[in-house]
Amino acid sequence: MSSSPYAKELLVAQLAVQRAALLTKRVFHEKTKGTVSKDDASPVTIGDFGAQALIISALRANFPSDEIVAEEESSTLRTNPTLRDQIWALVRVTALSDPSAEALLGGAIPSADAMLDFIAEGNSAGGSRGRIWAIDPIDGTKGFLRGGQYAVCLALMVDGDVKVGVLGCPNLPIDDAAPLTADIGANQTDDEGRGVIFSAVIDQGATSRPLGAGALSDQSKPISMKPLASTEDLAAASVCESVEAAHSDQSSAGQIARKLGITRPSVRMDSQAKYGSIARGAGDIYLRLRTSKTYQEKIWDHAAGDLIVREAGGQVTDTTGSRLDFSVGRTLANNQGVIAAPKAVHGQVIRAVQEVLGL
Ligand SMILES: Nc1ncnc2c1ncn2[C@@H]1O[C@H](COP(=O)(O)O)[C@@H](OP(=O)(O)O)[C@H]1O
Ligand SMILES: [Mg+2]
Repeated sequence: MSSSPYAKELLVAQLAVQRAALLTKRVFHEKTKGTVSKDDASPVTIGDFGAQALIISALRANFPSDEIVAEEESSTLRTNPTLRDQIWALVRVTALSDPSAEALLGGAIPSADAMLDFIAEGNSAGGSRGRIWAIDPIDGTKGFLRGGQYAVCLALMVDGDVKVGVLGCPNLPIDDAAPLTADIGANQTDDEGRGVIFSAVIDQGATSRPLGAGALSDQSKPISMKPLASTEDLAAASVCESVEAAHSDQSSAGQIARKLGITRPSVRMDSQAKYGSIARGAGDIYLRLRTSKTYQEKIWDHAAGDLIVREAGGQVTDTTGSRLDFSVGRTLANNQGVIAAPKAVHGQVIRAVQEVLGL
């Protein structure tokens, strides 16, 4: 194993994401996805719970004293044995095909109860001290249910700074040069040509590799954002936005794009697949403009993507131009919205954002 800083964390994170994605892909191809509604009325599926259990068991096997902030909680499962058993049926049969990689992740979870205990361990309050992992087992659950894009997301923060970020995007093209689209094709039933892992380690750049590659083979390739520099470059840019109108103000985003001279319609894509897409230069700018003064973005929805874009030559801030602050708990309580763009034009984008939003 390489002795670069965070080499072990990166390897474990990539393998954990790869294994969890095997589970989510099985659920993705099923008609019924064991969907239940959470307290905030957002959907969660057996795929979300199963992927979270597998990732936490891998982290516990390797970094037992690290804290974990994960999106899902286990309480509903403790009173719903049918749902628990559906998840367990998936978790117990999901393993990496490479036995040494599977062993590195600690192997199989021993029982359904142990699985619930792992899910429950993602309850850290987060904060500015020590090593904290952030997990979104299925980011873009609505996209996952719609047959669109989604991502399995894992990041390590140390003293509030993201040091390692990994995004597994089962429905994005493997090819970094493929055209930007959120569409995965009608009636697509196999994974031919799709499935990519984006990774970054602080000060070591960003990479992509096929999600289905042999677990320990190294097919990682460096990725970088498109080097937009001029106003003309900016006018030809592709903007990524959420699919969900409730998650990001589409009308203001349209005004911002027009101010920058951008004529192409935005590509609407669920999940942190947007961060991966701009980091590999398929798209250029990610705009997320808040729709409510009370909603606080969650750290697991941004930590991995923030580092991957910055390591690929981008800048990520909120609409005031401040860097995202992962040190204040489970949410980005100090930030409003997200603006990601190549470094050289990020300032110009922020000026347009502020003019439109009247900041
Ligand atoms: N009102 C809101 N504003 C912004 N983001 C929201 C939101 N309500 C939910 N979200 C978050 O948006 C994420 C999806 O991102 P996107 O809109 O880019 O696809 C959801 O993640 P989950 O799907 O993991 O729940 C959820 O955390
Ligand atoms: Mg999410």
